Amino acid sequence: MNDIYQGVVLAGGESRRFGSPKAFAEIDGIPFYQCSINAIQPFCSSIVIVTKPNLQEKFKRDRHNVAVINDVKEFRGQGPLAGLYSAMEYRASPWYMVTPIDVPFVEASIFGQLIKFIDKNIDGIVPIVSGKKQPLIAIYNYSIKDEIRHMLENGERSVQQLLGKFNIRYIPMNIEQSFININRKTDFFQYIQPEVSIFGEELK
Ligand SMILES: Nc1nc2c(ncn2[C@@H]2O[C@H](COP(=O)(O)OP(=O)(O)OP(=O)(O)O)[C@@H](O)[C@H]2O)c(=O)[nH]1
Repeated sequence: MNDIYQGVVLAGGESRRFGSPKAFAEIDGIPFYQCSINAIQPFCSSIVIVTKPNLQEKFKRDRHNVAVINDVKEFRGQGPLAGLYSAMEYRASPWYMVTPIDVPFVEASIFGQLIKFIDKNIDGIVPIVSGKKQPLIAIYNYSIKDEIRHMLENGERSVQQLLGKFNIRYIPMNIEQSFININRKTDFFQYIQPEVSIFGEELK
């Protein structure tokens, strides 16, 4: 565990495509948000779940080092960048270890790989999986905070756009399974409960 990493669990999304708050969907009885916490817990002495007011009370507060906050008022609900910015406002730290709540197969080993590339000359470390950047499972330096604010003030929410402005180290990884993203109920039934049909009936 290291004090240079602030853990950030992005949990303030709308889950429109899923139809109910994704953070509380479960895999083997474990809520998705807990899978995210588990992946960063080995590295972070402080973790913050950044969510929205109607969900805040629903996260279990059974660990002293996990806080639950809302997005800062001025950028509330303005996407993952608003969540990251709010975590940076919550606590200043050299690095932010970020994960969303809809990647239930995410593993600590991903972050174990990423931290090997920490360097004072870079602003972020982002995995590339099957040619696709994964900017929400990544590590960012505090140096990007002012630019996030500037972007949000101008109504710009694109994480990809943010990456283009900084010195980001991209790390190819070939563990697709760990990055599976659950956006829809059909994803849930495909990856989490393949034995259940999309009509919710057990397949014998
Ligand atoms: N704190 C915070 N997190 C967010 C916000 N928007 C999205 N997230 C998180 O960012 C991650 C990716 O979110 P998406 O899947 O793109 O969006 P979503 O709103 O959760 O889902 P859809 O409504 O179906 O697009 C998830 O962990 C979300 O909870 C926000 O405004 N604030």
